[in-house]
Amino acid sequence: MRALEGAAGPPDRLAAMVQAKRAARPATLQESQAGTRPVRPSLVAALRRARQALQAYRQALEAGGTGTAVPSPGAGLPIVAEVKRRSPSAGDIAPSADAVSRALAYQRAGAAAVSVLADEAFFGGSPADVAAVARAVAVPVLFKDIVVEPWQIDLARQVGASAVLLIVAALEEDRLRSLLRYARDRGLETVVEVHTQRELERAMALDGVSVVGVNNRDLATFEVDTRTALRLLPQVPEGIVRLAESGYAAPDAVAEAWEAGADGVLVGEALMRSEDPGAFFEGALRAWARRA
Ligand SMILES: O=C(O)c1ccccc1NCC(=O)[C@H](O)[C@H](O)COP(=O)(O)O
Repeated sequence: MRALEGAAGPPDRLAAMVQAKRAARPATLQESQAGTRPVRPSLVAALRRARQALQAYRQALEAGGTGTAVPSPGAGLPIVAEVKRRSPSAGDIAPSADAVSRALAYQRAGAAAVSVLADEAFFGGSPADVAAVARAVAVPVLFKDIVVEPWQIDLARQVGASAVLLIVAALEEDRLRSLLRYARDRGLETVVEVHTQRELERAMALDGVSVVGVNNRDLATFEVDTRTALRLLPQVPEGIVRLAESGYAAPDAVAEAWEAGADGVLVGEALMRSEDPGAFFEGALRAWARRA
């Protein structure tokens, strides 16, 4: 496992973050922030619906539509839009952004789901951000953190998230398996994130994986290459939701990932830097229409 090997060479950025997470004391929420969402909408179902609608839109175009008018596919776009104020790779992105107004703007623009950073130290987010967003939006919310301990999953549940991220590179085999089971037993969906062929094989050897995220960002070095998702996503078996993550700076690249079979594309920095997420989404849909 790359993050924990500590081999000689350039510093492994993820390993340092994993160590910090393991050392962190369990976070607790104020009473008023917990138990905020009676029904958790399913991330899996939302992405499947959005992907089917996108496909139906393509078929309508191929059956004679002109592609000049771009109607909404009607079930949200297969985009998971992320609230992220800063990141270890980019530094400050939108440090004073209000999480709820961003998430509402994403929902209005047609995102099928939103992802919210729960980590304060590296990303400027918080569990309270996730709770506030989950109270405000109707779409599924992904609790975005480097999850290494069960208490983080309890926290994700408390704040009303639908799903948590499990990064294969950050977790030894037994811990990955047990966290996956822990989340499932508590009614939370998981996004199992991989970056390499070997990590994909590790993910596929697990029981109960419903969403695989292919991260284009190498979390050890922070290098980004969107060809990673194009290469790995087609290897994810049918029946598992395929999410392409990171580095989608332009709408065309989102359409390219959809074309490669992505059921969803996770976009953070580009949307946080944009005044108008709707324009980005519409651009992705237009690019998709041009590929018909
Ligand atoms: O974004 C980082 O610098 C980062 C560093 C270390 C661990 C995780 C990191 N990012 C988490 C993500 O998965 C991205 O926030 C997400 O995929 C969106 O990426 P982007 O559209 O490139 O902001």
